[in-house]
Amino acid sequence: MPIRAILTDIEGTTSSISFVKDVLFPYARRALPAFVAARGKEPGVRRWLDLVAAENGGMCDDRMIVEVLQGWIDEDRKHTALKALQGMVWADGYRSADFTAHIYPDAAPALKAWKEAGLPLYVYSSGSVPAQRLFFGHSDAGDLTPLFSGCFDTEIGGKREAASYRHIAESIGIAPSDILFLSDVVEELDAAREAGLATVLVDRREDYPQPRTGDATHGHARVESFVDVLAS
Ligand SMILES: CSCCC(=O)C(=O)COP(=O)(O)O
Ligand SMILES: [Mg+2]
Repeated sequence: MPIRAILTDIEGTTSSISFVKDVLFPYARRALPAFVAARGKEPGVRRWLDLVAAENGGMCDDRMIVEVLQGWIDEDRKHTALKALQGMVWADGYRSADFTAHIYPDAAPALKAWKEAGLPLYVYSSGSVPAQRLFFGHSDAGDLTPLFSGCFDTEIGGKREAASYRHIAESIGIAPSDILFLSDVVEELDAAREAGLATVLVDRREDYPQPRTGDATHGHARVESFVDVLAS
């Protein structure tokens, strides 16, 4: 396949689901009330709080909005407003070195090798673009942000919608068929394939102890490590 660019998911693909669920989400859950109390009037914060309120019958009490957001964290809702707010909350955690972002040991060397081989790299994650930059800027493998030529989040569209991948390809300026999308979620890969992208299911044993084989792969090439991605 004539791959000219790689687009990668984060959670479950470059990085472990447990880091997101056991470190990032609890941090955001704990820090949200103080964050909203301190910064809830800033336009860049208020915009998202108002969107949450409007989608929940127009509630006007910030404490109730925080409860809705905490409920969404517990449900792992990939809502754009939640993701934008989470990104702002995590900034403090990364800056005060409360944690660094997990990267699978095979991921950073592979990303570097692909980039050195002339393949531009892009990210498409439910995490907001600022959250993605923080994540790769404070990773276990150091600052990986220079590796990426661009980042996309759900402001471009949902990850299970083919149109999102068409828009990403247009924005990158590379034909969909020349872009390889890596993800741990088969429904995301289905949408990318519908848009014409090449796809690889990253089926990491640490995140998915039961290997997804046969029909469970939906016909996508499958790897357990980034080492095998371009050979798949
Ligand atoms: C990069 S922000 C932390 C991850 C996150 O909040 C998330 O929802 C990741 O979802 P993904 O689309 O990367 O599986
Ligand atoms: Mg994922």
